[in-house]
Amino acid sequence: AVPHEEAELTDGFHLVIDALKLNGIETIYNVPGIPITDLGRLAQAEGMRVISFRHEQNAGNAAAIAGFLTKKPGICLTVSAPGFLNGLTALANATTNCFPMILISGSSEREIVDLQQGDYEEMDQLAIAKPLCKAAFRVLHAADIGIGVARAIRAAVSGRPGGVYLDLPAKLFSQVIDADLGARSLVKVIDPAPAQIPAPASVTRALDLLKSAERPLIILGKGAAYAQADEAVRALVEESGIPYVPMSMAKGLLPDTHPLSAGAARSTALKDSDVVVLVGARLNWLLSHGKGKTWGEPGSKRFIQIDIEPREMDSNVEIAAPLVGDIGSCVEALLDGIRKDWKGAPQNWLETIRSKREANIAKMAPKLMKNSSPMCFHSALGALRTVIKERPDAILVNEGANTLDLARGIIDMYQPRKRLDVGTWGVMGIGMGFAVAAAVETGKPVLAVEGDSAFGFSGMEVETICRYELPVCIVIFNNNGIYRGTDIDPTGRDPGTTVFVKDSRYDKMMEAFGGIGVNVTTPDELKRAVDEAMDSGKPTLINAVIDPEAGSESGNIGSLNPQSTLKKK
Ligand SMILES: Cc1ncc(Cc2csc(CCOP(=O)(O)OP(=O)(O)O)c2C)c(N)n1
Ligand SMILES: [Mg+2]
Repeated sequence: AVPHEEAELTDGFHLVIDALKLNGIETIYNVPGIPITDLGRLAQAEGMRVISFRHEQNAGNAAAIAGFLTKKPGICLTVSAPGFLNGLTALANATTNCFPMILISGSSEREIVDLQQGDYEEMDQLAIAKPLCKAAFRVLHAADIGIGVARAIRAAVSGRPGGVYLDLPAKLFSQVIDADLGARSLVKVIDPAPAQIPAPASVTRALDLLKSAERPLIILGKGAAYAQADEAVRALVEESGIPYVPMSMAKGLLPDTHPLSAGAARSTALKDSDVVVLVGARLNWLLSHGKGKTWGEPGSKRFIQIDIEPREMDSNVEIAAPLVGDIGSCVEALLDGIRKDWKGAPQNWLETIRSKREANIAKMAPKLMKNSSPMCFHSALGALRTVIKERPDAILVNEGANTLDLARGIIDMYQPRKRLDVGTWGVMGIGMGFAVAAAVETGKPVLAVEGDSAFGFSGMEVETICRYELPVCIVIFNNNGIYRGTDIDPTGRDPGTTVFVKDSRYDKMMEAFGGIGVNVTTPDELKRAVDEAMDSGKPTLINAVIDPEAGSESGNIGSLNPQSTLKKK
């Protein structure tokens, strides 16, 4: 054996990098700082893409959506305590939305933290992370890094995907061990997200229920988009002839213009259907918890639910046919049954959906054609609807209230996983992090359609977008405020609580970092500016002036706001 002093050595820094690379992870989204600055530098030197942000929340959101897009855990790397805390909102949001990501944070030494001796950025991060994520691990010894990274990867992507926390104390990085021992300690995770095949009896029960339906409906959730079982999902809809409603991030699994799409007839579809197949869609608030007037007569609905998490069943209402397994396997099993024995599409039900859909589209059409100035949401979105129709492989990032709710119904999507938005929590602030990761992971042009308030949560990342010269076109719907720009302070002392600086010019921000800034006041100008940005691939911010009177408080969900019943004094 080679004498010890000449033996090849490795250390914690290199073992973390080797473990990530061994598992096909090529990108790290981070904010540098003690104790992980050199980890980022060394990872970059070893060929990993290391994207440095201005705030850890945005790096975390980037990692989360990278996980959604690639089915590999996105990696967010932060410093200890405050940096870790800044990453937690993204970690919790990833877990809520079932996006696979790993938040890796440097931390203080256990002996000091556990005696609370006041270390630099001291915090018991593992304990704090645990309730907010799917799994959390800490590694103390360099020889355990391989297993630690493997466990984090498997936890992030197996079963229902989610956020995982990996705690790496500062001293771990500089620990030195024999290189050969280190190499042998690394684990390449075998089959990290194993198929989970539904039980044949469950499939039969679901098929029997579906065959009994007169007005069946399929609801596609973002789980169906994440699964990347696109052909099977399309075949299930087209070969059964059952109409479908896509949830927001499932839009584009089939083109929104598809003859079986019931998106534009959502209310009728939910109210009048009799058997509903949920595919990776949870019966949470976004689907009115499966009850109430949205779903018509109480008890008139029977649900078939496809989900990889058995405990999701009966979360809100009884599930008549639980189909537990991964979405690809479950959809394939249903499809198999349909191909063997299916009565064909429910024609009269389809006619009901089709006529409702056409009527709703016709009602909306004139609003989209207005060439008004200042623009309203509809006229501005009419221009962007055409952009995406002409550029179906562009990725649309979307957040805001009116800017979100109206865009969801007006901008048709044509391909899977092209619409990235606020998801289950309706969280503001995902915009720029999602835009960066969408551009980095796919290389496709990104159109970020932002409310002016929503943009503000992550707006400083325009510098990051310019620094990496990413093909991101940001359109800010500037109505001078949160929801609207008309709020007032009844005392007359301050501006209203939800308004911003009047006639603000976000486009000027972009010029500070070498990007392109454009101010537009009509849909034609907006379309031209976006086309130019998409053709150039240059970081562009378009300040789209929207009538401050336009829109409504909290967009489509104003009813969730509690109202005071007391008379004002
Ligand atoms: C982290 C977080 N903090 C606050 C909020 C509450 C909210 C929901 S929507 C929104 C912004 C609406 O204004 P915007 O200008 O973006 O859109 P528009 O209606 O077109 O004017 C806020 C602040 C949420 N959801 N998440
Ligand atoms: Mg606004």
